[in-house]
Amino acid sequence: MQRWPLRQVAFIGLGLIGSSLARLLRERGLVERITAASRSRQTLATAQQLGIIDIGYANPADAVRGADLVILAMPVNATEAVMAAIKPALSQSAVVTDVGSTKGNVVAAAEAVWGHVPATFVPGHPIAGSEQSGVMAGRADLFAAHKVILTPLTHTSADAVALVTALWQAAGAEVMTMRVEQHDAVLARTSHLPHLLAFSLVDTLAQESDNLDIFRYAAGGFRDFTRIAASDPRMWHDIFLANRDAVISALDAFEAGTQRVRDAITSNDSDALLGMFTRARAAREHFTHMLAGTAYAKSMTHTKELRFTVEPGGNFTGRARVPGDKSISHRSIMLGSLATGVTDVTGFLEGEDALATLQAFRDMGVVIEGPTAGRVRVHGVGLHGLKAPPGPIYVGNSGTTMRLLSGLLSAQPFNAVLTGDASLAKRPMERIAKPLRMMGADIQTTGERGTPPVTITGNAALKGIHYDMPIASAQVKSGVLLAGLWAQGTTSVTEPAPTRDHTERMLRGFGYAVKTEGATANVQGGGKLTATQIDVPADISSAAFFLVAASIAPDSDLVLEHVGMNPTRVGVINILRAMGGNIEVLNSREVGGEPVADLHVRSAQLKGIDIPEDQVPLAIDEFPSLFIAAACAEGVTTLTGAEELRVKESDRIQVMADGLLTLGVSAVPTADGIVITGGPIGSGEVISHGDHRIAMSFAMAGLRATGPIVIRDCANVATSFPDFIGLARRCGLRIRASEHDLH
Ligand SMILES: O=C(O)C1=C[C@@H](OP(=O)(O)O)[C@@H](O)[C@H](O)C1
Ligand SMILES: C=C(OP(=O)(O)O)C(=O)O
Repeated sequence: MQRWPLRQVAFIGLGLIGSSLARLLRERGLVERITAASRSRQTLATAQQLGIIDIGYANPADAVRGADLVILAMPVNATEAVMAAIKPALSQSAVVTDVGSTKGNVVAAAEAVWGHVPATFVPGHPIAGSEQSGVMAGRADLFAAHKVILTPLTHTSADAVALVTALWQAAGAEVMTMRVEQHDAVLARTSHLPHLLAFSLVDTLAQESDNLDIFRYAAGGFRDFTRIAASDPRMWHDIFLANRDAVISALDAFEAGTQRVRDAITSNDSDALLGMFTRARAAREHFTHMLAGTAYAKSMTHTKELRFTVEPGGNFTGRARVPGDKSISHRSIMLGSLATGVTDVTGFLEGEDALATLQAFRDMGVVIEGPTAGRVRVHGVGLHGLKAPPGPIYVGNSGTTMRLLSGLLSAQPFNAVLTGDASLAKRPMERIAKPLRMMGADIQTTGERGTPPVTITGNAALKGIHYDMPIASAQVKSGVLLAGLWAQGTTSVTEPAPTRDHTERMLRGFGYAVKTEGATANVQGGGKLTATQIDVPADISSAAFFLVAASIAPDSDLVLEHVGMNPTRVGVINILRAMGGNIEVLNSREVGGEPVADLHVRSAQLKGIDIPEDQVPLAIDEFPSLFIAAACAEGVTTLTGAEELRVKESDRIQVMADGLLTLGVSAVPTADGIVITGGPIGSGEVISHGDHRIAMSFAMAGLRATGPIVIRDCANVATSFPDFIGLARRCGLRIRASEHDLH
């Protein structure tokens, strides 16, 4: 095994990549002696003058003599000749690596020279080019935070791979390994094709007769798109020839794509055109999240943890409108997509959960414009117009998306797989799979606990059923009713206690009959949805944090505007009032089938109560914040009948009890609830376990704490409440966010 510093490293070629790596080795003291070979005497002289190398040679064999590590950094098409030249001079133990943009041809060159690929040869490719080239352009930090792909073969020496990996890691790069063919196919699409297009576009325009005008008036788009056409022509010429097959196949796929655009323009197919563009715009971000396996949250990167710090005290005043209702936003995209015609949505929640639903329908071919300042335009495809998604549908952190889509997808003619982030991967999905199977769906959950991924095989002919729900869940009710739109006959669901009825209300808004008799709702299959307008009210579940804040903080006086007041959602108001909260309901009105009002909240001395069990489903998402109210109340608050809280984004009973205990509040978890005794709130560090509602609840506790509260793992607040920090600060909460490295 080689030890650092290495005795001698030899570079063949001192262009941008070679000279950058040589600079880094030198600056970091990772090597005692650097030798190099280049076809250009001038390059060698410059490198020596700059102190990048100790000695330069015209002949590669001279440079590699005595080297522990040889780095081939010349144009790819010279690989075979250089390998043949250095072969007799290489020491037995020397490790050889290269930096070529294609790997198949480099491996083939090694085979041609040695008769086999030597175990000491580690093919590599740093993805850190630039349109600049030459020894002067090199920079020691060129590779920092870039990726380097190594493509070792099965017999490549593990020690050699470890040495080359350590080298690139020392340069600050992230090292990954791939098979040779996979590398070439991926790079053909992500790097070679864009370069080819840039060169070709500039060349084509340059040949037109009015080319001077084109270049004179060419603005940002042209400049951005063609920046890489300033890259080294010889190098790219070599790359295209070296990776010919993969480049041609990428070009074929691209030509088919431009043909689709051409056809759409020729035939004035506005939906098709808009579809391609909106999908493309959303795709880049979507894939980034999928790759990271994170929630949809923008701020959630793989390497950073978002933390809130709340300084104690303050009051909560002013007027605020919290973001749009999450449940209604999800459903506006779903039903808008299944309708005939164009549905305009305003007040849409631009939170990550609702965006996951939006992306899912884009994946199924629906053209959706926006969201722009809460406006979304859905070009419905009708009940039979969805297309098979190109791959698994990734729904991030959103349980609602997964359960409602399970129902909807069970009735489609195509197969689908639903996946989500680490939190969703633990949540129960059999509760929706079971009734769907009774309808004839072919749906599978994963593992003993019946969790995601959910796999659905299409083409099932569903039949209507009656389902007596064992748990009060609006998601299960909605999933079954949605499947019922395609089922033969009547599908009816009876709930053990009233749950939110947004699906029923919105289906009616789209002209689809839903009958409700007592606790049972039913639909007939085979109807039609007609596009409509949807005004999404502010989310009472987000307003809950502010209702609690203004109740517990002294001298508070707050108005929350345009809050959704659906009777199946107002448990938080009922419970706070029962605790002595001072909440006035103003300007009650109805907007698009949903009741809405402004809420005026003032500080109050709360008292502990036994929370009535019939309020549990009506306040199911608001308990974390109600527990903070209970901590500030006089006496004991007892919750029972709420075991569902244990299977939300986190186990909300346990996680809240742990956090309250950390802050010195007596909180005793029970199987189906919690017992909280009001008392002073101390300071400390609590963990939200990636659960948005836990993070926002503990933030509000700061208003009554005796010292700062630090809340860990808060990025998922963006799933339901974008700009929570901004709005809470404007009302008086002394909160700030910071990013920290994950350990
Ligand atoms: O239907 C909905 O939009 C929701 C239903 C509830 O879940 P359950 O159906 O699991 O109770 C709720 O917790 C969730 O935030 C949203
Ligand atoms: C439970 C929640 O959402 P979901 O089930 O959609 O993840 C929530 O927002 O509190």
